[in-house]
This record gives sequence, structure tokens and C-alpha cells, in this order.
Amino acid sequence: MATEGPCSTPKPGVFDLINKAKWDAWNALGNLPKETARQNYVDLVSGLSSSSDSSSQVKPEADREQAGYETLVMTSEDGITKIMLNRPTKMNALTTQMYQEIMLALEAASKDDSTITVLTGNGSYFSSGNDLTNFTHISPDEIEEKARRGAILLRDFVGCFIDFPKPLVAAVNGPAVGISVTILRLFDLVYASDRATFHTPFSHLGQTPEGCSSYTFPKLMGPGKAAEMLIFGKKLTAAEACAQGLVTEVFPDSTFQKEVWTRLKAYSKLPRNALRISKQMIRNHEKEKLHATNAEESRILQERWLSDECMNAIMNFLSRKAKM
Ligand SMILES: CCCCCCCCCCCCC/C=C/C(=O)SCCNC(=O)CCNC(=O)[C@H](O)C(C)(C)COP(=O)(O)OP(=O)(O)OC[C@H]1O[C@@H](n2cnc3c(N)ncnc32)[C@H](O)[C@@H]1OP(=O)(O)O
Repeated sequence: MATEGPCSTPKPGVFDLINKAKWDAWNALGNLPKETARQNYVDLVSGLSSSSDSSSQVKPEADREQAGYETLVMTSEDGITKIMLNRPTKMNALTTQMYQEIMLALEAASKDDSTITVLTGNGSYFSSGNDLTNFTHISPDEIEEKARRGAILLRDFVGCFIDFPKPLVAAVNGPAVGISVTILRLFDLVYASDRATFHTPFSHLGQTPEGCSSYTFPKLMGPGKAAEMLIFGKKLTAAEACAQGLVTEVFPDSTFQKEVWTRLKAYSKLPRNALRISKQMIRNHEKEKLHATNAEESRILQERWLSDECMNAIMNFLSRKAKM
């Protein structure tokens, strides 16, 4: 209209959809003067460019910390949702509140607009596993109920990792103990600093494996190596854990954060749905077995928590400083 004036060409055929739409729009302008049409076009284009400028100021992937968590920090940026355990003075030991918050964070991450989710630790440790003070301040008449609820908490917590729908990455920034080791087999990638170690002292604590490790570890590393870890409590270095397949790749501690986040940012640019569907295709092959294993491990631990072996081991840990 701005260059040709009023519509003067024959109407395109019914199946020439694009040119027909253009002809209809041109014809609808009737005898609008060329100068008016030109000004209308300029106003339209400048309006579009200013709205796109304002939207770029919002930075849709802005690093925004998500409120509502006391024991962890959850941020989302560059298509990555990061869940960082945040009890560094206690080596990120997992309190019952922390289990709950991690489940809430995973639920939120499964629904947000990120492509991948990363779990890591703040401070020198990835996590020292279950907070052993979870077993304190329990009166004899409530211990069985506490054990029952603890087993449900454990089953639900591990179940969140089994069912998590997006690619899930563990950035193991330091030593990992107990359940923070066993759940690693439920991640899709495990990147570790070379200062990380992997320790599952279950027998020392009068306890038994969880996180589906009684199934996943023998399957991963063979029954002998799995027994060394899960039954006899052998601590693995990052290199040894990588050799067993528990860790995907080890990075020098000095470059761990930079290398891992550079790689994850590249991964997060891949097609989101293809990543999610591929992850689920792999997980679905054994999801039923994992849930069954999780339920059995939780049932057995519920019994172990009531045993003298377990109670004595935990009291020894908690009183060790007093003996110094
Ligand atoms: C009756 C039934 C109730 C049931 C309730 C259950 C609810 C939970 C359900 C889910 C259960 C999941 C099952 C999980 C099992 C496991 O994870 S087993 C492994 C448990 N973890 C440990 O055994 C590790 C214990 N910690 C240590 O051995 C050492 O702290 C360390 C990690 C090797 C570090 O040693 P060091 O460098 O010497 O530092 P410390 O001074 O020991 O630690 C610094 C402070 O942090 C505290 N701390 C560290 N780890 C834990 C922990 N796991 N639990 C509690 N506290 C921990 C430590 O006490 C120090 O605190 P302060 O003395 O106040 O400084």
C-alpha cells in the first residue's frame, strides 16, 4: 500500500493461502493514501523493535534464586536449574527438613522451563549423608513410629530421583558419604572433583544400603566391588569411583567448576524434549525394579534403625568429640 497504492491485482486462488492472505490485507486498506500507509508501517515496526528491546532487559534466563528454602539454594539460569545443598558447616549432612526441601526442589525443577537439573554442594563437602542427629531426641515410646516415618521419608526421597523426568546431573564438589553416594546411580551424569571421595559406611553404622544401591551397585561394578563399598565400607577416590562407572568424569579441583558449568551450559542448549524423552527411555527399562528395590531397602532400614547395633554406632559418633 505504501509503495503500490490501492489494491490493483487479481485475487489469488483459494489454495494460494499466503498470497491470498496478503491480497486480503492489501484490499482491506481501500484507498488509504500512500503517505499514511508508509507512516503506519514505520510506527508498527518501531513499536515491535522497542517491545523486543524491553523484553531483552528482563533477561528471561536471569539467575534468580528461588525463595522458600532454608537448607539449600535453588537457582535457574541458562536453561539449568541448580540445587545446592547449603549446610557447609555440617558438611551438608541431610536433616529431615533437607530431605523434604530437596524433594520440593526436584518437583519444582521437573516443572520449570529449564532443560537440565544439577545437584551440588556448598563448601568443602558434597554431602556427609544422613544427619545422624536425625536419630536423637527420640523417646523410647516414639521410636517405632519415628522409624516408620523415616522409612517413608527415605522411600519418597529416593523415589523422587527414580522418577525425575529431566536429565539430572550431580556435580560432586567434594567428599560424599552414605545416601549422597548411593543415589548417584539414579543421576544421568556424575561429574566429580578429583578431591571427592565416595564412602558408604553402612555396616559401621549398623545400617544397610539404600538409594537402590543394593541393586544398582552390583549391576554397575560387579558383586565384589559393590560388596567392598556397601558391606565393608571401603572409601573410593574419585578416580576409583570413575573406574567403577559410578563417576562419569573426574576434573581437577582447580578447574572443576569452570569446566563442568561450561559443559553443562552447552548441554542445556540441546533440544529440551529430545533430552527429556531420551532420559525417560533409558530410565523406564528399570523403573519398576528400582521402585521395588527402594521399598525393600526402606523396609529393612526401618528395622535396622531399631537395632542396638545402629543405636550404639550413632551414639559413638555423636559422643566422639566428648571423648577427645
Ligand atoms: C529411630 C529412627 C529415626 C529415623 C530417622 C531417619 C530420618 C532419615 C531418613 C533417611 C535415611 C537415609 C539413610 C542414609 C544413610 C547414610 O547416609 S549413612 C552415612 C551417614 N553419615 C556419616 O556417617 C558421616 C558422619 N560424619 C563423619 O564421619 C565426619 O563428620 C566426616 C564427614 C568424615 C567429616 O569429619 P571431619 O572432617 O572430622 O569433620 P567433623 O568435625 O566430624 O564434622 C564437622 C561438623 O559437621 C558435623 N557432621 C558431619 N557429618 C555429619 C552427619 N552425617 N551427621 C551429623 N553431623 C555431621 C559434625 O558433627 C561436626 O559438627 P560440630 O561438631 O558441631 O562442628
